[in-house]
Amino acid sequence: MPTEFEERFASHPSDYVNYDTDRLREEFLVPKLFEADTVRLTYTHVDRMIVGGIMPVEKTVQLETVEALRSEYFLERRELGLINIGGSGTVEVDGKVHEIGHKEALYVGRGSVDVKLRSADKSKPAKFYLNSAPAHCAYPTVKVTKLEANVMERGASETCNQRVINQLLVNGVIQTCQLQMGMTELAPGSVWNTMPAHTHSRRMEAYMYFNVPEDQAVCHFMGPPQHTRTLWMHNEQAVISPTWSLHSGVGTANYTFIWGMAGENLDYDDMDFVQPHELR
Ligand SMILES: O=C[C@H](O)[C@@H](O)CC(=O)C(=O)O
Ligand SMILES: [Zn+2]
Repeated sequence: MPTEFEERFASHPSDYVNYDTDRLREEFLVPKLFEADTVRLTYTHVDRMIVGGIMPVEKTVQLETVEALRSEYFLERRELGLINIGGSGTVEVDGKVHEIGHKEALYVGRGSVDVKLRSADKSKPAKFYLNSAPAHCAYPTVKVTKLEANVMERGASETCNQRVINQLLVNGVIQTCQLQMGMTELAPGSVWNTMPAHTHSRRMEAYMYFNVPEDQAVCHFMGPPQHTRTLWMHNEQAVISPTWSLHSGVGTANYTFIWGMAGENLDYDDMDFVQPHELR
């Protein structure tokens, strides 16, 4: 099965301020996640998270290990979170089949050897967005839907940031080693995510924007709160947020995004907020 693999190194905030647009995009943007019958992986040295996409169309796609991991199988020392943003599909983990519908998630525990992904209907393929992090122990593989999720309403239409934060694969919902993932849906007319913005130097984060209407875009903000930079992002692209960076975005239309974190703690509320008037 073809696996497209790319490695990214970590960067220092004092260097980052000198990056031009192209360099910023090379270091932090993951421009393409989904390609038919292919596993696409980007390994960042920021907390060693792997960000990727798997879109099975004609074939059953197997998640295989890559040379860089020097492991017998992908999840030998890792845990995995998957959220399906496409049509219905299945994920078979060591012989057990999990049906994963649109906007449903699966946590796959460390030590799972055989992971196979399929689409139910190739004319409406499943699109599994994935985050994976090193894991110190094995927790059970579990499916999580919005019914089991921790659902939080945040923001208001007056500040253009009314949204629903679905905590899917997070502490309190399931057991994980360091990975946490969820999905935030913006209400029609609301365009700002994660505003007021925050940092959490205990954890890195990756955002993946989807349901961005055709010809629209999301302007993603990153950097230390007093030294921000922007990356214009399109549908189904991801961005790596180092531990020193805030992560927030504004769309030219409403959209949905998946956030995923790895690092020092599992405390979602451990954030250092920055108010809009404090940003530079
Ligand atoms: O650390 C937490 C993450 O940045 C997101 O969950 C924030 C988010 O979805 C939002 O406010 O819209
Ligand atoms: Zn965050």
